[in-house]
Amino acid sequence: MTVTKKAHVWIGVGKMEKAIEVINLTKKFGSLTAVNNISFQVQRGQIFGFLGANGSGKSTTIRMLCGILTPSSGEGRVLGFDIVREAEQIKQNIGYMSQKFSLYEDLTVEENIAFYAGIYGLSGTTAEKRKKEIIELANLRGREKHLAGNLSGGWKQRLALGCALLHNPSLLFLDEPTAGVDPVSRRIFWEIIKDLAGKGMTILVTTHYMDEAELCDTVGLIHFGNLVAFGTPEELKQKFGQESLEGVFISFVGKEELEAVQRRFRREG
Ligand SMILES: Nc1ncnc2c1ncn2[C@@H]1O[C@H](COP(=O)(O)OP(=O)(O)OP(=O)(O)O)[C@@H](O)[C@H]1O
Repeated sequence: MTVTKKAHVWIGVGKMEKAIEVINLTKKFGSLTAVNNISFQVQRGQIFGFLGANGSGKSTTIRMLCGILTPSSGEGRVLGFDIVREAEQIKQNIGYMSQKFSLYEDLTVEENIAFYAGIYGLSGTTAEKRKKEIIELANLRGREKHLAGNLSGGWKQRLALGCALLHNPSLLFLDEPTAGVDPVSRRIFWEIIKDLAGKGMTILVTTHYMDEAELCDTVGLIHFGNLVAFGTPEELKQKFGQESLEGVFISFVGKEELEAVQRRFRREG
């Protein structure tokens, strides 16, 4: 488990090995602690699977890492930039793809790409070159004139991924990118993800599919705001004595819930 609590010497983007580093990061909403004192690191070029039940604190953590939500306490660096003081630099260097895909259904594939190219400030030959590269990367050739709203789930998913990659980010956040997508499209999607990571892009992906978690280099399990497990899939299986990550996930989450019930009984008894 790589949990660091000491003070750190940060290195700038380009040279840095750690794409994400957070130390004792906490976010409170009133009396609710959504993220509780979590510390972890993700190395550059790695795929980090961020797992947890609904409401466990994944999105809150991601929003802090993207520089759009201020932590209550703790610190973090993304691509060498401070998540509070250098949020603008972070936003320029990351890509984000949400579960809802954020596409314009009444625009065509190429119009969606042109729209996002404009948002990222790309124009002229640069925009045109990136559009072609993205169409290739996302396997969208031949579908340029199709309305996004008429595409099937897998095509939409790859278009959304392509739009999130237009400005060539160093770090990509994927929030449940394969929810509701067929198995073949999921596989194609993961091949693209693996290829991007192989070229040095860091990927943080949330998923409820344990077969996808197995494909990650490192996995973190967040439960009621606490980072309760962190390591490679193999390390976690060994540590929790399970044959699969699904076993780790269920046994851990189940154990926590059981302990909470036991504590309540002890208090009431
Ligand atoms: N802006 C907010 N104000 C108050 N509470 C919030 C806010 N955002 C999130 N929460 C709460 O913080 C907790 C963690 O939520 P979060 O969205 O981070 O979980 P999650 O793991 O991403 O869940 P999901 O998988 O459903 O997206 C939840 O109890 C949620 O209700």
